[in-house]
Amino acid sequence: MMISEIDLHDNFIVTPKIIPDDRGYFLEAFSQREFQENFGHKLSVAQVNCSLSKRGTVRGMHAVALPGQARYVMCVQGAVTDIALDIRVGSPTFGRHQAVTLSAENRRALYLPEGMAHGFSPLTDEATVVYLCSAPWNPGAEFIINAADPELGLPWPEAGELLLSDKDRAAPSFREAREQGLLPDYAACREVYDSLAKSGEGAR
Ligand SMILES: Cc1cn([C@H]2C[C@H](O)[C@@H](COP(=O)(O)OP(=O)(O)O[C@H]3O[C@@H](C)C(=O)[C@@H](O)[C@H]3O)O2)c(=O)[nH]c1=O
Repeated sequence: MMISEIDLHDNFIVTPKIIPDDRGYFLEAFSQREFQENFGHKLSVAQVNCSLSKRGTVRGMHAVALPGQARYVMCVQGAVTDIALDIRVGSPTFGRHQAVTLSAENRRALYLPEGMAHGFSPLTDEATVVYLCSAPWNPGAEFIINAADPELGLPWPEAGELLLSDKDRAAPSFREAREQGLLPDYAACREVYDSLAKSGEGAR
């Protein structure tokens, strides 16, 4: 398993070791031991989510108010463009996004700590995404940044009309979300990371 930071602070790509044999192959999709060795703390898993999306769908950009929710995202069928957006005000990479391809072939995972916004869209006719979450679903704490915000210019795979949920379509732009005071402060995120690290759980 290889863990490397992407261009966004505190966000990582995890590349598992694939062990082939005559039957197919084996891999450790998540290893608490390796996670802890690399991050110095555990990922506390409160929920494992799974969604299937048709081509043209965009789910995102979803965030959870602090103490937030860290996510460890994998694609187990097909392939997706998965995007992390740094909405932590004061972060060295504030306002930047990074798109990564997660697929049933490359088997990579993307780790996003608390405070990030997240979304994805299939590169194949259908894609199934499975993700570990550090906190249970709390609809009252969710907020959304519009995935089609032209100022963000997120690189979704399909041109034209995106297949969005009603709440994603109605979501404010990044600028409006900031004006509405929705975005978390980086210093507050770091406090969450530090306290979780001290307790041995959660994000770095
Ligand atoms: C997120 C979530 C939704 N639901 C329900 C609410 C609704 O009826 C149905 C679909 O919910 P949504 O439209 O919010 O699902 P979706 O748009 O797939 O939401 C997800 O998007 C990705 C990008 C994320 O990062 C996740 O954190 C989550 O926000 O499932 C749960 O029961 N538990 C959950 O944890």
